[in-house]
Amino acid sequence: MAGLRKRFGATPALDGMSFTVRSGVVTGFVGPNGAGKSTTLRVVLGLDTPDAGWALVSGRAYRTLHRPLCHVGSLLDAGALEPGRSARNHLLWLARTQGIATRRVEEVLELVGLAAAARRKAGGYSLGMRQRLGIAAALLGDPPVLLLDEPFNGMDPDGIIWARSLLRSLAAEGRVVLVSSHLMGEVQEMADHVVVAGRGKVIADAPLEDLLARHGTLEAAYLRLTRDQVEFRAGGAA
Ligand SMILES: Nc1ncnc2c1ncn2[C@@H]1O[C@H](COP(=O)(O)OP(=O)(O)OP(=O)(O)O)[C@@H](O)[C@H]1O
Repeated sequence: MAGLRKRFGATPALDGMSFTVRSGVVTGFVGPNGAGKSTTLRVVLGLDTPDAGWALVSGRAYRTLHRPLCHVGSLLDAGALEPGRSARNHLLWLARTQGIATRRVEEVLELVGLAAAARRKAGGYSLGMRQRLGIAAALLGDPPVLLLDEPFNGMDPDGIIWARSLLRSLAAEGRVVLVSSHLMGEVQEMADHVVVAGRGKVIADAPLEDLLARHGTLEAAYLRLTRDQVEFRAGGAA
């Protein structure tokens, strides 16, 4: 994506956001609240229209993709589910809209550890289970590109370790894997490359090892790089 700009009324959300995500590695996408991470993902997925700039997935605009779930899988909001529908029916419905075989639904349920709970209503799922279901939906079309917004939220430690290793193995298969998170320790464990956003643009785009060599930890790098970027701080003015 390059030169993305987007305002919501008087609020600038993106102010020239530009970066390219490489395949074969996990890229962490970090930045303070309101930095524009979710808006960037929404623009890439055609859910928000930018005021300027462009975003491509595998060289094409999302809206021109035929069977988009087979090109890019995404997890934006794990709560965005029909609560009365079972996990299995949710995935079957998604699969049907995209011409994906029913047996793939069973495969992804198995892959995310929800096979035993697949007939329960998704509305009764814990947040961690919903995240797993969101990851299952993202993987349904076996896409070469994965965009995940805070997938670790609500996951227990076992879930986080599982998700980390899943995302690393998906990247090792040659996929593009972009993961936004506020958990610096987790991103440090999982990512090979890190994009740091602040106030709607990129303030660092570097291999994890370069950030660690310079700052010691990703948390230290993050705090240093975003020092002037935080609009709101708990406890009032900084
Ligand atoms: N639909 C919307 N209407 C109005 N303002 C919005 C909308 N979506 C995003 N914004 C604003 O755009 C800015 C960027 O928000 P965005 O959610 O992209 O940031 P973020 O980096 O994902 O934040 P967080 O870490 O809190 O999830 C914020 O100021 C936010 O309030």
